[in-house]
Amino acid sequence: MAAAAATLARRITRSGVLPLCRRLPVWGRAARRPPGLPLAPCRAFSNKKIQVDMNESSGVATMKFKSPPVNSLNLDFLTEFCISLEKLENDRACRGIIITSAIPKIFSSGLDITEMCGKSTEHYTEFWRAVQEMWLRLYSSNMVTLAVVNGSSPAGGCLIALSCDYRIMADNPKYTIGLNEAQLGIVAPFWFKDTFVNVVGQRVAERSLQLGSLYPAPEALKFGIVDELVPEEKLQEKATAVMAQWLALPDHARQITKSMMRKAVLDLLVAHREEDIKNFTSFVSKESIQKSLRMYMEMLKKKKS
Ligand SMILES: CCCCCCCC/C=C\C/C=C/C(=O)SCCNC(=O)CCNC(=O)[C@H](O)C(C)(C)COP(=O)(O)OP(=O)(O)OC[C@H]1O[C@@H](n2cnc3c(N)ncnc32)[C@H](O)[C@@H]1OP(=O)(O)O
Repeated sequence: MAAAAATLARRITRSGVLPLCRRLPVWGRAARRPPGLPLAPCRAFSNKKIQVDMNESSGVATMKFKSPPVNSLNLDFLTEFCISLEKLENDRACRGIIITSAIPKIFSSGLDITEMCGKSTEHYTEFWRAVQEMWLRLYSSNMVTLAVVNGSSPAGGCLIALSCDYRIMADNPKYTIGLNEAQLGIVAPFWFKDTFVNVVGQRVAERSLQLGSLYPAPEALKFGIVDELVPEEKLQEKATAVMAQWLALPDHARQITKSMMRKAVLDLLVAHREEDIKNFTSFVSKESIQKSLRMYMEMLKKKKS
């Protein structure tokens, strides 16, 4: 596992572009399972920050974020996430993934702000490439991707949910979700924005992005950021039912449709990846942006006392 992580990290950081394997539609993966063979009911693999349980009889993997205190997306987390996605993408038995959190009340706090503060240009480059890689893999996945948002999910956490095919959120107004970058004095990159527009439409996206709005769960439902609210104790049951509904269709038809809907947005980042990294590194390297991020971190810490 450590060797695989090191290899992937090297590939992400050195070669520039990690080949997005199996991006094109896979024809009926489930149909390739040898008929009549008994299936092991469940397999699991776990890294430091993400636990994956694979149910082979349903072809559904559950990926649980378990990086305390708040599942923030640092370089190690993003690398593990990419490796887990790659493993599942290449596993013919896996047709769908449920992405959720093992940390109570938090889905993910978004990008780890400490990765964007006081670091070198090389570090920002490596970090941003990993953020891009995570999104490219998730947004272009052939699998059915279902976000079970069982806690707050600002910024990068919201991006993960938005990149899935369907979002179920716990029906708790204390949990918020949204792209709140503007509140930190930073700007959601164009591919965050495009992903958001594809889910909620231009008007809601424009207003929400300019205001950096974080929506309590009922409002998130109203604006279409999530598809359903479910009492927290019913999330698992609901996720299983939704996944079964999506998997009832032939894989190839769903995959080609998904690819058709998302291709333009994906292609844009692939074509402008290096430029996007340069924009990010020069943006976060500005003293004014560093100051905003430091103040935001201080505000988070003060909020506690
Ligand atoms: C011209 C165009 C150029 C384009 C350039 C593009 C630039 C764009 C760059 C980046 C896009 C950014 C995306 C992001 O995702 S930024 C991250 C945004 N996240 C947030 O705003 C969330 C902040 N956190 C919270 O609101 C809360 O922590 C919470 C609701 C998630 C959880 O609340 P609670 O349970 O009360 O926990 P605490 O607040 O006490 O937090 C615990 C602990 O964790 C630290 N922490 C929280 N979030 C983060 C984070 N995102 N990164 C790093 N650390 C975080 C918090 O400070 C506490 O630390 P402690 O005091 O040391 O315990």
